[in-house]
Amino acid sequence: MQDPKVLVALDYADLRQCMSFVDGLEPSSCRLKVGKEMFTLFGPELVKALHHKGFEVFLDLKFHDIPNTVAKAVAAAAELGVWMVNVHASGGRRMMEAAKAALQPYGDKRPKLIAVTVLTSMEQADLQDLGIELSPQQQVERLASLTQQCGLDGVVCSAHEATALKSLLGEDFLLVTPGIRPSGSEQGDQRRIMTPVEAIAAGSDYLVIGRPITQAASPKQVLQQINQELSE
Ligand SMILES: O=C(O)c1cc(=O)[nH]c(=O)n1[C@@H]1O[C@H](COP(=O)(O)O)[C@@H](O)[C@H]1O
Repeated sequence: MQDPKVLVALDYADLRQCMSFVDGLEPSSCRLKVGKEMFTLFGPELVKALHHKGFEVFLDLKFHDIPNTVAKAVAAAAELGVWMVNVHASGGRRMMEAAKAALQPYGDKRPKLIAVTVLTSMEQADLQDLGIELSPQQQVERLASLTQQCGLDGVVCSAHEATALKSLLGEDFLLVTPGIRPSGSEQGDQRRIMTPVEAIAAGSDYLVIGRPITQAASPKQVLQQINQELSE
């Protein structure tokens, strides 16, 4: 596969379990996402080990801090050689512009830089708690437009917002969508969910999928099935 669509979320507390899971996968069938739990437990060495096995890595640390700190963190991710890194769009314009500028020196080798809009675990009531009176869709559109103005490559959003975002922001603006649930799998804590095929049809460029693959009795088979469905 040239450009695998599935980004497998490696949310494991146990390194050996994680590595035996990874050893069952082909780098051509997916990319791997390292998030806060695993990076806090195992750090950059984990990312290097995954690179060593031939996988491209999405470093999902959702940076959200003052511009200088985020710029340094994003540059550190570039030094590590990751394929994609993210920040929170709600960190604002100056923070995102600083992150983008920090990647300039890396030229073609720079990671893709994307911003989280509204987390897929959140719904209208959660936004209201934060004093935001917009619907999730409106808030996503607002943050995604800001992200594009700051020159980033795309956003993390729910597949439910993908069609509207593609028409608002254009085909080239990347949409990375978690909250993906193959039919029959458990929703868990996710709120705004879609199946892989529906998500790609709606305009998602990459699908973040964790538990439906990592907790499956046969993860490789689930991944193959998803890739098969996407290629039909
Ligand atoms: O940035 C993310 O990847 C992310 C953003 C978001 O809005 N929602 C979301 O679920 N994620 C991540 O996507 C993964 C989803 O995992 P599952 O719910 O197990 O498929 C987790 O690692 C989350 O941290």
